[in-house]
This record gives sequence, structure tokens and C-alpha cells, in this order.
Amino acid sequence: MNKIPLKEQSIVLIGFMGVGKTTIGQAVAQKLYRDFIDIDEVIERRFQMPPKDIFAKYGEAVFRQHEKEIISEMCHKKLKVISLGGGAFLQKEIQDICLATTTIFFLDLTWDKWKDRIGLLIDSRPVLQGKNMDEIKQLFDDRQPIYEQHHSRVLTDDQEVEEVADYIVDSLKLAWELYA
Ligand SMILES: Nc1ncnc2c1ncn2[C@@H]1O[C@H](COP(=O)(O)OP(=O)(O)OP(=O)(O)O)[C@@H](O)[C@H]1O
Ligand SMILES: O=C(O)C1=C[C@@H](O)[C@@H](O)[C@H](O)C1
Ligand SMILES: [Mg+2]
Repeated sequence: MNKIPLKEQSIVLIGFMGVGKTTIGQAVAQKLYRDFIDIDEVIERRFQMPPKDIFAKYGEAVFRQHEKEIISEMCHKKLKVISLGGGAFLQKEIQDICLATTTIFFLDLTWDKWKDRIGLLIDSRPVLQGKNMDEIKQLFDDRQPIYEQHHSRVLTDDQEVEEVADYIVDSLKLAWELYA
């Protein structure tokens, strides 16, 4: 299959849960006049229930299978902004297909800043259920290597959603000009 030209590739946002992939992805899509796709929302529509209930009813493996199927399909679409779930890059096949077909931004956030956000996440994110803070920190650390597969990293500490989105759009425009 021919490689999609850089400017037409979909933009994919990765990173640990709660770093802002969904929120910032929506803002980037709006600024670029592109459609926004949130993979968790696509899965939620398919099952008619949120990820937490899918995990509880069918198990994580079923969620991951659908996640892989949907991402593999979406990555081939042009001109989208796609936010992945925080655990999607645990699957090597997902890493490989995203690297080959899209432009990947890793939204990074230090643990110190992330832990202030836990109240926003604890009730809805199934992988946080039943874990104490030490175990969550361990998960945060264990997950970092999977996000090393990216094209560009953005440290989001103390950055407003709009600031991060503007940074991503500016760096894309620069890359599109440089590699046109
Ligand atoms: N830059 C930011 N500054 C402050 N709050 C933020 C920022 N980005 C996101 N948030 C808030 O953090 C929470 C989690 O954001 P969001 O749902 O976008 O994360 P996510 O990376 O998509 O998580 P998941 O991997 O679980 O889908 C939301 O309440 C959102 O409003
Ligand atoms: O980090 C994770 O493993 C997850 C993050 C969310 O985006 C959802 O994809 C789901 O709750 C699993
Ligand atoms: Mg999200």
C-alpha cells in the first residue's frame, strides 16, 4: 500500500489515561477543520456502554480486541484527528499500524501533575479501580516505555488545553512546510 502523504495523514494522540488526549484532540481537530475520532467513544457506541462496564461485563481482553480492530480501521482514514485510549499502545500491532500510517503525538505529563488530576478519573477509568496510589504510580511508570513510539512529544505540565492544541497545530504546519 502507498504511504499516505504527511499532510493528509491522520493525527494520533497517545499517552497515559487522563493526560488530555480526548480534550486536546477535540481542540486540535477544530483548529485544523478535521473530523475528530475518539476510539473509546467508538467502542462505547458499539457496546452501548462505557469502557468501565465493558471491562466488568466482558473483560479487558474483549475491550482490547475491539480497540485493535477499530484503530486498525481508523488509521487508514485520511485527515482525521484520532485520540486513543491510554492502554491502546500496550498492543504492538496498534503501535506498528499507527507508526506506519499516521503522525503520532505523545502527550506527556509528569507524575506530580498527573496525580492532581486523579479525582477527575478515579470513578470512570476501569484500570484504576481497586488500586492504591503506589500501585497507580507503578502503572504510570510501567506504561511510559510504550509511549516512546511516537513522532513528537509534548510536555503538557502547566499548559492549558488551548496552548497544547496550538503548539501541536503550529508544529504540524512547520513539518508540512518542511517536508512538502
Ligand atoms: N491541559 C489540561 N489542563 C487541565 N486539565 C486538563 C487538561 N487536559 C485535560 N484535562 C482534564 O483532565 C481530564 C482527563 O482528560 P481527558 O479525558 O481528555 O484525558 P484522556 O487522555 O483522554 O484520558 P483516557 O486515556 O482515559 O481517555 C478531563 O477532566 C479534562 O478536562
Ligand atoms: O489506560 C487504559 O488502559 C485505559 C484508558 C481509557 O482511555 C480506556 O481506553 C480504558 O479505560 C482503558
Ligand atoms: Mg480519552
